[in-house]
Amino acid sequence: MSDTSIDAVHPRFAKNTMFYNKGFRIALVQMTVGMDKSKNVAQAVKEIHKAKEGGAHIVALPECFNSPYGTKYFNEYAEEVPCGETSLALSKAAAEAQVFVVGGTVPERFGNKLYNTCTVWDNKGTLIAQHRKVHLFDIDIPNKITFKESEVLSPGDKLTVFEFNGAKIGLGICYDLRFAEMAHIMAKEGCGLLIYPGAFNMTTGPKHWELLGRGRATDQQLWVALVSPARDTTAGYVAWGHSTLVDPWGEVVAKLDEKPGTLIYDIDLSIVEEVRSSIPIRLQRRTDIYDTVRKN
Ligand SMILES: NC(=O)CC(=O)C(=O)O
Repeated sequence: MSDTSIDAVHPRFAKNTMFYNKGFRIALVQMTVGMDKSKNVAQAVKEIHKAKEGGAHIVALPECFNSPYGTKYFNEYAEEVPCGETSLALSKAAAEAQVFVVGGTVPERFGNKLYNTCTVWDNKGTLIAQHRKVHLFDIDIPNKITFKESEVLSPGDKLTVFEFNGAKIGLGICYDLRFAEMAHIMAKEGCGLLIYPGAFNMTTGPKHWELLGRGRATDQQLWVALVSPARDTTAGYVAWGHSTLVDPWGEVVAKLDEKPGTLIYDIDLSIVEEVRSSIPIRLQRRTDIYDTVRKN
């Protein structure tokens, strides 16, 4: 894998920016999450180092990887960013392994509020982005699943894009995946990849997880990575699993089943331009009759 000027591949990026010509290697870690926070964090750190051995440049963890997923747990497991136990461990792991870490999500305490928060660490261990779940998971499907994150969590109030070697990457968390406008704005701001740590369940997972991932990838013509915890049928909330990577054509290029594992794949950002120039919907939008704008 060699570095080259990004101009050769992606004219929209700034001059002299270096990035990986053939792309970069991403690892989606589908780990089991239990009741013991320190064990969960230690497991995540181990997986980050293993992914590095597998050649990964970016390692992404799942939603709620240090805590069981459930409103009754969030207060107990919450910690401050960036000085809590989990933040410190991710920062150290990113620096030691020299990889970028998209730190799934953790329950974050900020003042008297709790958020469902994704942190991003660069390969020196510096916090470079922090996304708080914007759309809280409040649903009621009779006789199937009722969940109300808003009982204990506050929603984030901004969209989050970070840079990796000149490439822009957008973040969303689980339920955020259902909101096409959010993905559209991140695409408009230059993202070639959207990463969604998420934990769909046994009702919505089989119906919508892959469909939504493919939908976002197809309508925004970019890469989409979905990272789930492994399925634990003894947990109060049973995650669907099936961490998935979708290319800008909308095709699933790699997918796990429900068991613990890590998906490793070389992302080629030049496919974004290939698809966008072949099917130029971005230039054909009728902004004279509709539009989608960022407000924050
Ligand atoms: N858990 C979530 O935030 C979202 C989810 O499970 C769904 O949208 O379905």
